[in-house]
Amino acid sequence: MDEETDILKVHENSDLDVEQSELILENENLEGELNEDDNNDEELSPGGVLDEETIARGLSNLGRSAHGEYQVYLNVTIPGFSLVDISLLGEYQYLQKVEVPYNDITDLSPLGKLPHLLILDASHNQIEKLLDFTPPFNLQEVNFSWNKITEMGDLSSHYCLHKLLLDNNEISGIFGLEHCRRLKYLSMSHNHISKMFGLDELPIQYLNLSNNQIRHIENLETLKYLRELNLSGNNVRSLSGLSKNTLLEMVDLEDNEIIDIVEINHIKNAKNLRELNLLRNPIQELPDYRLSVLFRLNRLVILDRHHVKEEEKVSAVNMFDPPMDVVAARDHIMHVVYSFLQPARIWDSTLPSTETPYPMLVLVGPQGSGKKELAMNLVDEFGDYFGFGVSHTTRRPRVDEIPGKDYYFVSLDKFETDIKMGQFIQTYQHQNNWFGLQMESIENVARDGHACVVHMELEGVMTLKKTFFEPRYVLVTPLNPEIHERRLRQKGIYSEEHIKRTLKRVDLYVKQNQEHPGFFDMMICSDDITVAYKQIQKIVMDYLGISPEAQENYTNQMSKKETPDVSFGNIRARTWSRPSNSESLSQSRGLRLDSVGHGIVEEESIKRRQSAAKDVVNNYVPPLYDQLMSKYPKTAPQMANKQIGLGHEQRAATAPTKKEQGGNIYDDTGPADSPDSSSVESSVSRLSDLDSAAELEPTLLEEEYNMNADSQLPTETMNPLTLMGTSSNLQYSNRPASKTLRPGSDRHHVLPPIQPAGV
Ligand SMILES: Nc1ncnc2c1ncn2[C@@H]1O[C@H](COP(=O)(O)OP(=O)(O)OP(=O)(O)O)[C@@H](O)[C@H]1O
Repeated sequence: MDEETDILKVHENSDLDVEQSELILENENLEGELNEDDNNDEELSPGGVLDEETIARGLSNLGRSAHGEYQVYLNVTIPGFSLVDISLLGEYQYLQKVEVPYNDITDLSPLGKLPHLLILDASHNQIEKLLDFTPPFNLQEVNFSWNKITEMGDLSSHYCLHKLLLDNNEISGIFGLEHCRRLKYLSMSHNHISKMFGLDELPIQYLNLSNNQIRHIENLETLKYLRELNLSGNNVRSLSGLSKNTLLEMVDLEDNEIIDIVEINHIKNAKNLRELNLLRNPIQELPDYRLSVLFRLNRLVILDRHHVKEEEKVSAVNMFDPPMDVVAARDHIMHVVYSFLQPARIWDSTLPSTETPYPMLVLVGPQGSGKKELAMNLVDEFGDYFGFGVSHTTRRPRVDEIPGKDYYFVSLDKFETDIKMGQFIQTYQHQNNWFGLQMESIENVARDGHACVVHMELEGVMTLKKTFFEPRYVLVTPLNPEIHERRLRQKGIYSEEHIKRTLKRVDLYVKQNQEHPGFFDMMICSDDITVAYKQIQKIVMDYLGISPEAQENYTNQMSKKETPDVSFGNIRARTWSRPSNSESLSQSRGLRLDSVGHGIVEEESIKRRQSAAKDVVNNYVPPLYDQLMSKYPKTAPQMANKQIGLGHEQRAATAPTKKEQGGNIYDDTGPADSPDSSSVESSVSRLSDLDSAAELEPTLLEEEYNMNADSQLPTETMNPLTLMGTSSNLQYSNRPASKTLRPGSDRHHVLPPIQPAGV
């Protein structure tokens, strides 16, 4: 057939306009004829030899020839005609896209005559050799899926190839692609490939080798642009071969042999990874599998074909690396709930009422900051005002330590028992030892009418801030690392590792102080303990009104009064957070005080509390806007900007474990229950408020997320609410929190930040 008789009707450019209408007309006639033949398929291409009529039926996409000279059909689609011989196609030299799937073609050599061919679909045929025809000038996309190809051969002449599909063939190795420097898409699923090679340095972005016999992911390091990888249906056990493919966005490893969660770490560097499929791998059997994966790959959007919810990501972080405030929230709620299991009693330390919080001074800082020494000195010097709140610990007593004075040294068992007896207000695990402050320790001091001084680490403060206590927090930390290090070394009891970790923790304190202004009421640099003590001494004396200036002012005031204030000392100590002698303090501190000795800020605070109390009594729920905008009456708010809601799982993660402690029993002497107060039952006074527990209850109800419950560890596995005899649907869970909160109670929602990858 020559060009003039070609049904493509190749026209001279000059005659194009005139003849275009003719061409359309002719085509319409042709279409009409073809439609008539619709029911006579059997007559087309008899014997599998492609004929003109069949071609005519398959032509489409009228357009310019490659050189722009002719108006021609660019595509032909001839599927399912049982074609064997397609020689005739060679005469349609302007074709750019040839689709001949579902035939019986074995020989594609006629296509060598189509120099402009760009796209070829020869899937579902009987082809045994890949691209063994004279390479068209610019062939870009080839689909040879579902053929009988056993070997790939040399494809170096197809250097423009950018998409190659060879699925469902009989290929056992990847060969001949070295020079295909534009290959971006390679799919060779359902073949017999057992080794990954032959892909070095190729710009492949999509690689599908699913359903082969691959055991190791290898030789992919040089695929720098790899974004999607499908290796499902293989025998892969490790992801180590993917650690360098940092641009990966999707990895499908369904139905493989991946068993160990640490394998996930190999793809942690792929910051763009959005989708991962590990269905039908043994790893699915791991407890908390999904959260474990999400913890490691916190940018995933789809895991195992299911969209990842934000709550899951939060739960994952809370489970495996809970932020400090989450740990504190759990610690708090555990102690609250356990305390509710005990008979109610009136605490001396709560007697002054919410208007007059029990005076407490907390010295906060890292180990070796000297806070304990400062606390002890304060108690020695101001014994009329302060008592030392002795914490419990499971660590061994040191030679110079006196049980009951420095700490109550108890065994791990005793510590755990005390937790369950609801005796602690906070606990904290510090470098394998447990520390905790019991209510009774505070009571021992309160009973003598003294203010309580305690020292603790930041984590302890986090919990303490959730209780109803409103201490003053003084950050005591050395700022010179050399001095700090020297001090730690001088103790001669810490390992190198311990010293390093402790020094690093200073940053935590400094950061907390910088990022949460007001978290600490004051900061004291303790590079020089003597100077630090002088500072704290002055602060205390000013507060107590016993500094020389205050004394002088006080004497002046008293000389004008008829009756002196006889209870001067203790009253002030008890109102540590609210100085009682208005005049002396107003003068010493230059503040304007009201008639009962409250400063402006304190007066405002009291007003807010009173108003909140009235609201509660009246069952008034403030509008949402008011709730959001209202300020809680605090001097040192706790991370208010971050807290929104706790994650799902409730795990008594802060509770000590026998494993961690070795279970040694030391001196079990704890503070004896106070005979005068323990017997008094009352519903008035409580360790902390139930409402903060109620707010966190969703956490408690979703126990299924609990970390692989290690049954030997009672405080790890028990749900305090179950012990209370409440069903999972707590009676108070439906109460609106705003109605039940009493003024002064803490409302701390906790939503930890979602960690960037690399956690
Ligand atoms: N109840 C508590 N809650 C939180 N932290 C506490 C508590 N009691 C003590 N700590 C802190 O635990 C840390 C370890 O206590 P330990 O007595 O072993 O410290 P130390 O080596 O004597 O150091 P330092 O001289 O700073 O007290 C200290 O920083 C201490 O203040």
